[in-house]
Amino acid sequence: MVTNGEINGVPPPHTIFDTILVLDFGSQYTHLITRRLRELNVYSEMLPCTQKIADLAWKPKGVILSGGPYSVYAEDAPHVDPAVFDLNVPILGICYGLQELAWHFGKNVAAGEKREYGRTNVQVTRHNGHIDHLFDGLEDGLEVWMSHGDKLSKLPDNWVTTATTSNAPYAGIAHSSKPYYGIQFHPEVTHTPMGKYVIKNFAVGICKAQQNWTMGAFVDKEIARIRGLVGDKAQVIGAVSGGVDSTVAAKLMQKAIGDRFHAVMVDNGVLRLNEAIEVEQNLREGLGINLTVIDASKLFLGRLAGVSDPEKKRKIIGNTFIDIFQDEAKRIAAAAENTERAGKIEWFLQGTLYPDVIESISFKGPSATIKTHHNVGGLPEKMDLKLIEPLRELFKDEVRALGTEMGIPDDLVWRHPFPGPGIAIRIIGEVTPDRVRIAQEADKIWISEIKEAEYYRAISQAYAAVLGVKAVAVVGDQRLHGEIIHLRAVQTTDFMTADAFEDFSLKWLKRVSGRIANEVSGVARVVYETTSKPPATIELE
Ligand SMILES: Nc1ncnc2c1ncn2[C@@H]1O[C@H](COP(=O)(O)OP(=O)(O)OP(=O)(O)O)[C@@H](O)[C@H]1O
Ligand SMILES: O=c1[nH]c(=O)c2[nH+]cn([C@@H]3O[C@H](COP(=O)(O)O)[C@@H](O)[C@H]3O)c2[nH]1
Ligand SMILES: NC(=O)CC[C@H](N)C(=O)O
Ligand SMILES: [Mg+2]
Repeated sequence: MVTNGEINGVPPPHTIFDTILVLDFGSQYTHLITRRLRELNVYSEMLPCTQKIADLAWKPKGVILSGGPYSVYAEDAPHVDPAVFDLNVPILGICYGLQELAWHFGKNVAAGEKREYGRTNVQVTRHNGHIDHLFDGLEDGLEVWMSHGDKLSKLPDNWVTTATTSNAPYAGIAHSSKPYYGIQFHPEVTHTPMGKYVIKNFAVGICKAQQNWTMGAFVDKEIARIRGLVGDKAQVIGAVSGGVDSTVAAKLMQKAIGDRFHAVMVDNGVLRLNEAIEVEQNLREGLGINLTVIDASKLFLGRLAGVSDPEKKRKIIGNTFIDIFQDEAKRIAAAAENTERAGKIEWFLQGTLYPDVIESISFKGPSATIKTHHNVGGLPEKMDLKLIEPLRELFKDEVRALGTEMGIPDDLVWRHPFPGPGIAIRIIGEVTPDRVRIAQEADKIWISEIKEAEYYRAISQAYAAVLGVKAVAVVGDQRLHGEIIHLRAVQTTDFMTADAFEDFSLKWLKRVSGRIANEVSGVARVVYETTSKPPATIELE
């Protein structure tokens, strides 16, 4: 089906902003190409390499063919729809993409004798013409990152060499008359220091894409899109945690439709200390969001009593959350029926981000993984509501920039993520009210010290947990059999891998653990975890 995603006459970003289309051949770096373009304020979207060009109802300013794990000459190798060459726009092939261009024009690609992996130097060859534009303004010798085994055996007719390495005579190629370029190295990774200029030369210099993708430009267009989508009367409901994504999405809804957006926060009894009160103040008073906070902590803690298995805890919290949310939605719907200017609740807000979208459409062979949205999983279908996802085109740092653009304070915009099941998965064993109190109080001290020492932004996520086995301490001549507090702080970019934060001095750590042991009653000892992920995970269970 041909669709450009237009809703109620309101066009999506790729019809408003000049867009570079990235076709994904399954490289682990593909999303980085899109990221680098967005950082240049050039809008970019990724689609699988199997995308039929005839089904694309919008025209990109240029196309990038990504890298990929396959060999173009293999029988089952993926190939780009040849109609891409009828678009008459510039095309850049990266790694597999270069090989794909060479294969299309000449079928001269074969396995190389040597795999080329890691840092290497390329030498640029100049031709005095359009052919040089990819390397405009750059030095002749460039440090680049390579990751390939196949290589061109011969140039296709009408193609010339633009860069070489000692191992790869065709590290860069270009068509002699058409704007088609190929590079064997990866410009999108940070190991290629000048890579972003190569991408800029392609997108801005060659494709002439405007650099107008900013959150300032996005916000007004998105508000107009939401208004078009929801109409003059319908209402929207959304679960809001006080985390970055749901807060930014909620603020956008508030700007678009005011009080016809109903935010619901559930206090499940395992939030951070005073979290519900603080989120209520920040969102309702600070940001003017129509928010209801439901205190269901007793119900949650009651259902969690006696449960030690982490997956059971997650399930109980998820199910209880859905029960409460549904009741609240019914209550809001009933109350809303009597208002004149508002209609039915038809929509459910979800804070889906672009990485979730990319993950669900990326070309990774037959077993593409699709992320399920935990915490609110299944709610919109269950309640027969339509989904509204205003952040689905954005990366996390764009969500943060959007938050700042809309006046959301820094401490909300830069908040560490917090899991839906909260402290329940940070207490090993049974979740008792006393252990929750201990974890909350210790976490408060830990995070406030981290902020005080200005480590908060450098750390991606930090928390205090309760290990659930007891240890001995001596407190004022009294023997205490108390809890062990486990402190964690990690650095990560994608939460898939992570490293323990290592900039604390032992002296500083000793002072903070002293504070926790002294100020939180029932604590016998404090430890700091140094394991990375993998093998460990970020959360305790
Ligand atoms: N206590 C809660 N009350 C209401 N909704 C919640 C609660 N906890 C989680 N949610 C819902 O689950 C969604 C997913 O949670 P998740 O932690 O992944 O994202 P977030 O909280 O918005 O942002 P962040 O990743 O920064 O924490 C939230 O966006 C929110 O809709
Ligand atoms: O909403 C959530 N519900 C969960 O059940 C859950 N488990 C882990 N996380 C968060 O995911 C990231 C990676 O955590 P792990 O390394 O522990 O898997 C970290 O940011 C974790 O906080 C969760 N978030
Ligand atoms: N990173 C890539 O795109 C690799 C392309 C191809 N599979 C090769 O080994 O040469
Ligand atoms: Mg959260």
